[in-house]
Amino acid sequence: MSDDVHYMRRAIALARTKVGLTGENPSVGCVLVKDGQVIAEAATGEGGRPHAEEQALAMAGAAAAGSTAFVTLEPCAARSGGTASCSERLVQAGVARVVIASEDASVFAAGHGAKRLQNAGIDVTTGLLADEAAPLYVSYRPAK
Ligand SMILES: Nc1c(N[C@@H]2O[C@H](COP(=O)(O)O)[C@@H](O)[C@H]2O)[nH]c(=O)[nH]c1=O
Repeated sequence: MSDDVHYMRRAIALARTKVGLTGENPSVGCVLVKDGQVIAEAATGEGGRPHAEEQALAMAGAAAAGSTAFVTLEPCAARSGGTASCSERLVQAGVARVVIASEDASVFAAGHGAKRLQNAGIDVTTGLLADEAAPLYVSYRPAK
């Protein structure tokens, strides 16, 4: 098993713990890895907030710089409450690489999250274990 697959499976397992508990928001898992170590990890909070990435980045603090983020869903590009999106937070934190399982068709993401990361020079891979992540999102109805 490649390291990428290993860490994405861990992110999927985290997200699974919150399926059905996050309201209209999807349950997302985020694992931050640096130098072969998991430095922080989180799943979306109950009720749908805080988002997985914002929790993991807060836990990692300055250590997030240069890390790889494994996320089960494309990081959001905007927040319904107007606070900083997860893609902005990942850029701000200096994350070097983001590996995504599933795309998010929501109006709050829809490719714009991945694009923002790429525009900031972050190495982005989408679709890793998308088939294993898909069951997390069978009941999720992306905002239009
Ligand atoms: N739960 C979740 C995401 N959820 C996505 O972010 C959108 C805006 O969420 P909100 O501002 O909370 O209403 C929501 O409609 C959904 O598309 N995104 C993420 O990066 N990470 C997360 O953990």
